[in-house]
Amino acid sequence: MAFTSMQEQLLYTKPLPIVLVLLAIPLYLIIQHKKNKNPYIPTEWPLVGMLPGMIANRHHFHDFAAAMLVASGHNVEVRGPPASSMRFFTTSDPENVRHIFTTNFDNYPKGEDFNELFSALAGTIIAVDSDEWRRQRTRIHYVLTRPEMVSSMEQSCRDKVADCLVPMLERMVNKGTPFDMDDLLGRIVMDLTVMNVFGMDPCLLSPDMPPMRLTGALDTLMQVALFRQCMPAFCWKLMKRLNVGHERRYADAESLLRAFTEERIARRIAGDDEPTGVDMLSYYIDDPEYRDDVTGEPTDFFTRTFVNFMVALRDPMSSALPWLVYNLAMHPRAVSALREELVPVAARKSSEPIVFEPQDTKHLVYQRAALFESLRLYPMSPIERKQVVADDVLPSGHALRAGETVLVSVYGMGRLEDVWGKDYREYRPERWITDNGDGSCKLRHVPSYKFMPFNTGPRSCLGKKVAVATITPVVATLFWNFDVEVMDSRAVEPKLSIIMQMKNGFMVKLKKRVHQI
Ligand code: HEM
Repeated sequence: MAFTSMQEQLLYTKPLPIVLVLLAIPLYLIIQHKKNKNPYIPTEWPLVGMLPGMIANRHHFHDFAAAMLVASGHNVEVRGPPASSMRFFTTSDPENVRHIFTTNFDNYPKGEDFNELFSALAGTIIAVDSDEWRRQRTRIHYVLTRPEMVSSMEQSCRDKVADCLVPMLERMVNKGTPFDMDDLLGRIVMDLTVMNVFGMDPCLLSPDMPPMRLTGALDTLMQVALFRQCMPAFCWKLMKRLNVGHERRYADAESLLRAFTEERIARRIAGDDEPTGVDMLSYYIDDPEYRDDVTGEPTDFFTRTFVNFMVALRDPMSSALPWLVYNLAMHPRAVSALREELVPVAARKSSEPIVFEPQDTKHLVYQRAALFESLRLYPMSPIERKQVVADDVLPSGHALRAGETVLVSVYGMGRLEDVWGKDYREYRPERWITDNGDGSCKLRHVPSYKFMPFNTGPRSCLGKKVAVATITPVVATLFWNFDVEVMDSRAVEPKLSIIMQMKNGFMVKLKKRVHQI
């Protein structure tokens, strides 16, 4: 190989300084690495910050973050490359959480970034703060608490379980081959979402197993939002402009969801659809606020609001339900206790197989304990994100500066030994149950700043009751009538996304139960 004169000059005339520099760099890096005595806290390297440690641990990111927080006393500052938006104060300290989400709520909005990260939902409740958020929240709270809306949602759930879920599960028993339970539950969740939001049944839970394009599109929104959060903003914005890579997938997903939503709205306005019951759309369809002042056409905000409703209902349920079924299937003693609680209800029913309804199960202590315990270990939103408006000092003594980003590891909070005990890794619904002293028992109260899967403070979930009323009858009907055997639990792991979904689903085999009572 021929050297240029410059290279020759460097190599032959100044070898010593070059060798020293070449030696100094790895030496510096080794010293930096050694200085970091705690193996759970990633080393901060020049130029790239803690990014290498983050990337190396991406496959078990939530466990890694939880361990890092424990190792650092529940609070740690994570710094990525200087040009990236990766500079976060991260916490799993319940007192800090209470301060951020409740006591000093106004100082910790979601921030302007949210409208960019979740651009398909820009301006809707998930992405906005202050008065606009309050206005939308009041409205949704009103809709979700109307008795006719509640009863319509419960009716949809009852019908879906009896007419679609049970026949489908029996079919799977007869086939005798393993199938992906995550996929099957994803279908019932999407059917119920579209029924509750638009009053129409997409029939995804049917024997021909139609493609789940809408659910795929919803998943893409959340996966790409995570990607956007980890990249320097100029990078993903350039990709968006060029319509390449993840950004192309995002644009396709957004178009699909918008086209579906626009069609549902247009059909309702034209009187072309026949809603299956009362639905969320019926509370908005005649509101002039959602129409263009001049043309009377539905506004873009109307579309985004209803894409957002699909996200708000579908995403958490598509996470909570499969993890609950998985946890129960892996813990036969919990299944026995769950069935035991159902015996008196089942005794009042004559159908075969027995179908449980929301009214039967939503108040039952063990059914709820099983769900909350699963949400503790697998919270739908494993990380919550807030922005700091004005300088502040947290109860832990850490000072935050205006403009900083705070991340809360909800996943880590569900694994705090101080709160949950030494056996915090175990799935044990009994930890949620306390004795009333008269032979009966009740659900233990854990304040929401310690148990955060439904969020805490003024922005907490508006659909908790609906979630319990929907999930408990599905799970009760499944486990009462069938034995569920997980085929390979080692393949079960969370996917890298903003929401805690399963990466590979979970394969099961079903057996029909007999002589239940
Ligand atoms: C097990 C199921 C569910 C879980 C674990 C859950 C969890 C959550 C969480 C963590 C948030 C806060 C999200 C954030 O701002 O970062 C939230 C907000 C919300 N949830 Fe749920 N959710 C569930 C089901 C539902 C259902 C079924 C509905 C509607 C019927 C619903 C409606 C909402 C709404 C409207 C908000 C926005 C609240 C606000 O920003 O003020 N959720 N939920």
